[in-house]
Amino acid sequence: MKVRVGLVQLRSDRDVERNLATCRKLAADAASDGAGWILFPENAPFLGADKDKVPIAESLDGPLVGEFASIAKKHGVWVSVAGLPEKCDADPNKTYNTQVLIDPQGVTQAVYRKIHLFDAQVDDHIKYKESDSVAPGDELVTHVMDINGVKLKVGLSICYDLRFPELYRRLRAEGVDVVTVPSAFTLQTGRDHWHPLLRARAIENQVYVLAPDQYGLHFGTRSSYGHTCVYDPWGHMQACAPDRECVVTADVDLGYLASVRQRMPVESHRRL
Ligand SMILES: O=C(O)CNC(=O)[C@H](CS)NC(=O)CCC(=O)C(=O)O
Repeated sequence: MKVRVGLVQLRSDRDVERNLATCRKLAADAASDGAGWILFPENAPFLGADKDKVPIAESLDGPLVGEFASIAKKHGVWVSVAGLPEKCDADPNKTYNTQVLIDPQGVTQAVYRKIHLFDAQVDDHIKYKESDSVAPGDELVTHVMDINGVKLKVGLSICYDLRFPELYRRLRAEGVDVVTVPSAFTLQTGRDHWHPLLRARAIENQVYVLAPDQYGLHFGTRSSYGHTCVYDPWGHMQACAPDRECVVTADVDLGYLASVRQRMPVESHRRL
């Protein structure tokens, strides 16, 4: 009852063709390492100023999702990718920050729109205001994946969502085994917050946490923290990427997950 996952770490920029070429190359590496599910970080196909995403926004049957669907089909794997600039019909000046989960036939099986938007001043000079150009989603999304015969229930989240434990509580209450946190976590916040937040979500909910991240300097002043990693349901860090574009693999072990929950059934001990 094990599933191998491959998490891709990228240093994406505004050059969509270059980013996609790197995605294709690292997906091939992940597939040859035996991954049945390849997870790309937030903003894999395009990382620029949020407002620059508005003109390239697409609907979910557009060419960008098509590129990731062809990666899924080529290797016969599940693929997830986030930060896709999805057209927002209600407001032409905004996009959704969307994660799609694509099956090995290239069919989109789940769509999650980032709920919590990153409006924050991360140091004296650098300020983000995602809500200027992104519309928030409002739906919790889970999906039962069948990965080579193993059924895995996943809950989707993106980046800044990680700071809102109530989201993961609700996903856990819906019975998820695994949560995804594809990110472009800033260097300034990441060095103090990334690991403790991921690890806490894993421990308190007894789930696998899969967190593919961007790393390094993208342009101007924007740097991402990297440390793409996997935490198991005990809170042990199973894998963590060095500072380069690469793939890390890990095994999601449903037998181990069940034993952690059986020995300490925190979900059934909740009183509030
Ligand atoms: O900018 C884009 O193109 C897409 N959006 C992102 O990369 C988002 C919003 S700027 N980044 C985060 O949520 C970082 C959160 C973070 O770093 C923290 O919570 O500390």
